[in-house]
Amino acid sequence: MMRAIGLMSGTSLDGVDVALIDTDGTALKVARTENGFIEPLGPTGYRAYSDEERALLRQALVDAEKIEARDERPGCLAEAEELVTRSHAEAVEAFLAENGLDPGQIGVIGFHGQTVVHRPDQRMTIQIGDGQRLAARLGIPVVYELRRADIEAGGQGAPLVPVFHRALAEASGFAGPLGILNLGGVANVTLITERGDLLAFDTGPGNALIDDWMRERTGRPLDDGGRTAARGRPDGALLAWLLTHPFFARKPPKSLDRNWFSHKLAGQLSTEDGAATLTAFTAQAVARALDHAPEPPLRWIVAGGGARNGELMRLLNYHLRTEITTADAVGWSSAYLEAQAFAYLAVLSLLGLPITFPSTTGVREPLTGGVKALP
Ligand SMILES: Nc1ncnc2c1ncn2[C@@H]1O[C@H](COP(=O)(O)OP(=O)(O)OP(=O)(O)O)[C@@H](O)[C@H]1O
Ligand SMILES: CC(=O)N[C@H]1[C@@H]2OC[C@@H](O2)[C@@H](O)[C@@H]1O[C@H](C)C(=O)O
Repeated sequence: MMRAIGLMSGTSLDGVDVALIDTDGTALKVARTENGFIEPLGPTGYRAYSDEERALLRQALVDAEKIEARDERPGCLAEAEELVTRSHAEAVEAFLAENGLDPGQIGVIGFHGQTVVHRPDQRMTIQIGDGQRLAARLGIPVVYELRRADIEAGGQGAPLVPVFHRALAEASGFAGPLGILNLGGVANVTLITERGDLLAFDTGPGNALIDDWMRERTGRPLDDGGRTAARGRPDGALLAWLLTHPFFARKPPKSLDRNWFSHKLAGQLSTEDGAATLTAFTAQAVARALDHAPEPPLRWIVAGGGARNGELMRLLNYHLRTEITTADAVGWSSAYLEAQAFAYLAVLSLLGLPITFPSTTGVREPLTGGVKALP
């Protein structure tokens, strides 16, 4: 068994998620509760970005549009990369102190970094953050650049979490057909068939459009509980038009960059109707995943911050036409699932085991990935 920490800073730009797990690289070490679900995998932590830090990261996404080669850092990107490395180091230092852990007790850190560019057609994906400096500051080996080998070999470079979803489903004793939905800034699904085969892809926007809309209209960072959307009425014509985007009909594998869809599409609508339209768009884009499902899932598990948006969950319940539960309700962690996944992926990487597959990223054969930095 190895003890690993995973670090995720997702497309919502809210902060750094930290999670600790124990794994041998195939099975997860789990304990069971009385009702048969698994106990939490390990402690978790969070380091929020301040408003200024978030503004710098937002600007980094804009400046990154100019990048033509992966090592370029135009505009504020060098400063943003420094922020990403430092904030992750602070997150781990606080986490170790809170949990009474020493760096020597941690075998590896899986470091996602912050995605600023994701262009599978150009075989380029960039997650800023300096893994070597992080390893040196913390005194712990770090595995980073986990998307790079896949995208350079012709895969989508995303999603990477399906192999962890499958390990969690196995640890929980859940049989397929099962759907696991992550509602982050972008939404992605993992479909597990009865035989245990995986199919995974991004479904479209997650919370990003709703967040951007709320920020522009109200100055608030999100639609808490989906209450604004619940007060509005979706614009049917706009919704129908949004769903004609060719991305939804495209066969998987497929992945998205955060900025491929824009909240500005809701244009002239009232705050409530715009939120309702973008929330309905997100839910119906997820439901289009059923068009590609080899077996329609009998059960859906929903993770990511969007699981806390009651209106989005209500619409998903309707459109997915079957039982949906939050990850928290089955003993998984809605908020820290991705951080846990990156801990797991780092261990797979150290062992040289595959992290991506033809059915998850479209890479030609199962492939390991990640770059290892020693302290
Ligand atoms: N109480 C809430 N009500 C509505 N939405 C919420 C609530 N709490 C969190 N969210 C949504 O969840 C988002 C954060 O989700 P999460 O942390 O899963 O995203 P991420 O990890 O950054 O994204 P990704 O999975 O795309 O990398 C917030 O930006 C917000 O939109
Ligand atoms: C390029 C990139 O950072 N993609 C993220 C993003 O956020 C959700 C979705 O789009 C997913 O494809 C991916 O993250 C998760 C962790 C993944 O790779 O599985």
